[in-house]
Amino acid sequence: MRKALVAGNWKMHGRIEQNKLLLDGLLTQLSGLPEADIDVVICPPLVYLAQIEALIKGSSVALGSQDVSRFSSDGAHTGESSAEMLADLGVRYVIVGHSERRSEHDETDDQVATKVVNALALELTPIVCVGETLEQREADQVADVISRQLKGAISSLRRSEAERLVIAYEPVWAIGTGKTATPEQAQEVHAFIRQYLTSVFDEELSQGVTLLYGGSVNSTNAAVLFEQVDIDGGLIGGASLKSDEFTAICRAAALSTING
Ligand SMILES: O=C[C@H](O)COP(=O)(O)O
Repeated sequence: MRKALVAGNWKMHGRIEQNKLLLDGLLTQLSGLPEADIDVVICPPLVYLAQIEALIKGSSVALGSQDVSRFSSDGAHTGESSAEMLADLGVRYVIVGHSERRSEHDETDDQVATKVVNALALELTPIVCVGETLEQREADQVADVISRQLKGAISSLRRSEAERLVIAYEPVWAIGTGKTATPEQAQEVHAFIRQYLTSVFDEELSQGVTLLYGGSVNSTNAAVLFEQVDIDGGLIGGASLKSDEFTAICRAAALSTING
């Protein structure tokens, strides 16, 4: 059975005091969730990783980074943080290829692929993001875009590496807009991603990879999204900044795991 996962991507939000209040509330609320086999990950801005690592110590919440350098060796790379540095700090998950990195930093599929390899080499779990823009959806290019992004990012991995991936489908038009994909739209793309994994690797691998949906997930729509057969959890932006919202989303993931 696949493990459910809910990851909170704080993006460029947070301050030391505010982070502490958010985490205090979150850890208290999460401890009241039904027992279920789900992973909860918090991805704060890089500068707060050490603070959050200290706050979550001893809890079941894992630490994630919003990015990783494409450079793997120490050197003259101003502003970069390597997978080895992230692992050194206690990071276990790394978001790779988020659409905001692709659009604001011109990140290419090749760079995404290198980051995935760097993360895997340090035993970090890459959360590889894919998703189409509204124009691409309206031009009926969803399958082309998703397969191109997946091909670029993961098709050259060995099977033993690919089975350690998490893939997040985030339609760009649904990110931070309040416009969630319908459960049917999201499920259709998730099923497509599984088919793609089957075609490159095999059915067993494809059925084992955790797939997340991201894009305006909140406490109201989470349950119906997570009920979809190929959606195993969420990559949560705005709603991860409120402990009650994020806990409700984690609850929805836990219940969907318990109810099968
Ligand atoms: O990484 C998270 C996603 O970009 C979703 O963000 P959002 O929940 O604010 O729409």
